[in-house]
Amino acid sequence: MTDAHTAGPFIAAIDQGTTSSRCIVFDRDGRIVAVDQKEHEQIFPKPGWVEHNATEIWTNVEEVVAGAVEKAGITRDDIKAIGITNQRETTVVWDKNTGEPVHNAIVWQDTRTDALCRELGRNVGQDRFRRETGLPLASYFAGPKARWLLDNVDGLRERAEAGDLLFGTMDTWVIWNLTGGVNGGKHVTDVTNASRTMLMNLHTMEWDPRICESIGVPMEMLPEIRSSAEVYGEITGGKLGDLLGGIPVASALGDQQAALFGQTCFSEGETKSTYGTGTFMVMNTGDKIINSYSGLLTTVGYKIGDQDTVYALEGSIAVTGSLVQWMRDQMGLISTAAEIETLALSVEDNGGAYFVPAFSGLFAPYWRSDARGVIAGLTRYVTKAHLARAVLEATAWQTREIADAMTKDSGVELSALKVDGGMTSNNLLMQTLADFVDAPVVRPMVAETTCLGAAYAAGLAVGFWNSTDDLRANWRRAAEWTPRMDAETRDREYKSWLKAVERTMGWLEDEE
Ligand SMILES: Nc1ncnc2c1ncn2[C@@H]1O[C@H](COP(=O)(O)OP(=O)(O)O)[C@@H](O)[C@H]1O
Ligand SMILES: O=P(O)(O)OC[C@H](O)CO
Repeated sequence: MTDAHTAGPFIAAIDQGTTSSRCIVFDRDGRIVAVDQKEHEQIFPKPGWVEHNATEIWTNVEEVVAGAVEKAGITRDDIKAIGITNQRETTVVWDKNTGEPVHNAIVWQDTRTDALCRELGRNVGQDRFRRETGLPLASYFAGPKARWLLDNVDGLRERAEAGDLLFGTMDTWVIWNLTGGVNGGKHVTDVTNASRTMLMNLHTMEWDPRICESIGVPMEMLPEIRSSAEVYGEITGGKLGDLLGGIPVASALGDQQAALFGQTCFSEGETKSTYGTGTFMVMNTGDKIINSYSGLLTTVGYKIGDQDTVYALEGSIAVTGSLVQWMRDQMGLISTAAEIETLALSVEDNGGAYFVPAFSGLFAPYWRSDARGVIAGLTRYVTKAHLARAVLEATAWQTREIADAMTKDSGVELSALKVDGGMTSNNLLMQTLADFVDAPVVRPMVAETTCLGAAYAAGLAVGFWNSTDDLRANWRRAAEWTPRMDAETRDREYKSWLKAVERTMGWLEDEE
């Protein structure tokens, strides 16, 4: 409920994440007024495949928006705009006449396009994709996922070429449904999400016809690329139309870019790292498109209305929080995610075990789709508590590798790491991070920076906030962890970690 400290008006933001969808209502100081959240099913049809039901996701989005507004005790007149942030790369194709998805959404973690990416590498060459899109050829990105659907679902290519199908990442799917769906829904995406399709040219910020042709995705099905902060349309029709009709839908940012914005990393060199299902470190590189030679992605940070595009370097780690989920759901070694900390704290160290969770191959800085997960250093001494330590250390070592790559590519030494996301409630992990990265780790008061970033962008689009200076004033430190580990231990442990990483590679043969 609202109180004197959280007087309206408000901005709402939807975070359509990998594990759940949530809606948060924020006040002018960037404080949370109300939250509603709902998990959706994770579908694993085959090893390496991960799908979501896009219809279930849309129903959940409707429910959490209605739920957050009800919990806040406010009405449509109190909300000046709604913003969207989303899991990136996850790909959905739907029929524009019925609004029905033609297949489950293919999730960013899914590796089914490995062989297709290798073939594209042989036929077109890695370099061209890197140069034009900023991305290495990997199953992570959306364009090859769309091509897989067109090749594998009966009759799809003909329907796409006839203009009956729409492609989208989750921002596009949510905005289309929010703004009317089959009755005139807006088919748009923003530059940050478009930059993860492998179909957008990073230099022109438009779909690249030659790349689209090489990957085999008809341009008829692609959404219009817009900025990250502008009014795309209004909430119209459906369940939310009755409750919130007319509210401007005014921002869209991929969740990692939204977190960069929510952490107020507005200056060149400022960096954040978000610890959710996966972990993503993003550095603002201003107006510079920095080519990475160390395995990072060159991507779009954000674009506010007609202002210049802000670019970014990103280190993407596929498996961090999802390894904790795996320990809970597949192994049954813990019953809640938070329990991993208690279990890990029951021992002094990892007992010699190193866990490299290459479940979707290895992302940055390696980009090796032939890698698979390994637990190295096992002896009979190792207990489930040591494994819990190794699980948390895996997140911290992967961050260290990305931090090293960032410094190499940008020349900027990491003076402190701004963190956020579900895993940052784990104090042991945060201390381990500070130790392994050898820099202070800082968590802001609002750890929901993803939603906050989307709210900030929507608020800027409708004049709720005037400038990024207003937003900076809202950032407040909640906690800080400083490095305590001696350099010798850190270096020795890092060496062991890197040896374990080597053992994951080459597990899949070329034809697999
Ligand atoms: N205390 C904790 N310790 C370690 N991991 C945690 C803890 N709490 C949540 N997690 C992990 O964080 C992830 C959820 O974080 P969240 O930011 O909500 O993710 P997403 O946005 O990717 O859905 C889950 O993968 C969960 O396993
Ligand atoms: O939903 P999250 O927070 O795991 O984020 C997923 C990323 O956007 C994938 O690129």
